[in-house]
Amino acid sequence: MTPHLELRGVGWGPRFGAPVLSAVSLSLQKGRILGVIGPNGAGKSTLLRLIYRFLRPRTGQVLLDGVDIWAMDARAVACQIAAVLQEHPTDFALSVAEVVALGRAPHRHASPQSGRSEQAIVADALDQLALGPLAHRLMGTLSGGERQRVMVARALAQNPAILVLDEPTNHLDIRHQLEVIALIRDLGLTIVISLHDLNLAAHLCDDIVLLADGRVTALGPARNAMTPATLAAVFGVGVAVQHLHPSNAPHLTFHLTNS
Ligand SMILES: Nc1ncnc2c1ncn2[C@@H]1O[C@H](COP(=O)(O)OP(=O)(O)OP(=O)(O)O)[C@@H](O)[C@H]1O
Repeated sequence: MTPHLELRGVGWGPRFGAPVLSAVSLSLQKGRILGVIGPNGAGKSTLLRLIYRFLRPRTGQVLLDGVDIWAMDARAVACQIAAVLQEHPTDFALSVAEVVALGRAPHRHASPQSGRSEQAIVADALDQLALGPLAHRLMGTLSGGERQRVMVARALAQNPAILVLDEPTNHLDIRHQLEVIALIRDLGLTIVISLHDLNLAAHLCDDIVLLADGRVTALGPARNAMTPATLAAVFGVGVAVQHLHPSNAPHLTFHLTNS
């Protein structure tokens, strides 16, 4: 079966400088959630930028349903892949509803989806993130967490097959983190998500790619890729696994080993 998303020997680096990412190969089937983890500077955001077609690979290919995304029209890719980024240099003078409606831009010349109006799609996305009461507020007046939820709603309005999220819970308080994570899990989309919270990654993701210095160090189902040994080697800390009661769910704890 052709993977939904596939990276074949993908590498990227600035024109004059050392590679930031080298020889990344992985594949993801429809509906799976892939977590991208690794220390600061490991290459996580760069990997995501290659997947949502912001960066063009210097080596290798990114394939969507078997087709190189650089052989596809940018708009066609945007109809299928949406990204929620850490920084959003959004127009602060736009309202929440207007920003969410921007998610519809790639579809503007396409035939209407199953008869749903553009307004209904935007209203659904606002509802999913409980943003109805903020719909007419200007972006510049929102808190960081509220803005983050707007960016998730905009990505949902884009109606993508693949959702790429760069640290989406960064600005969110614990309730909104849990809500956004529950929403992401229930979407049924193919998801690529970078996370610093390793317990959250283990809990949410089906598959994990662990990066270090721009290379894949571990890849596979979360329980195989995220062992105390692989994490300790990459993050340079001691890692222990505790089992929570009464669920017996594994929970990772971390400590410095050089003090
Ligand atoms: N356009 C660029 N030119 C030069 N170096 C770059 C460029 N983009 C990224 N880098 C470098 O590549 C490395 C990986 O960056 P990247 O943002 O992908 O890491 P990350 O794993 O997402 O880090 P963090 O956890 O800190 O967000 C960093 O050392 C960064 O400085």
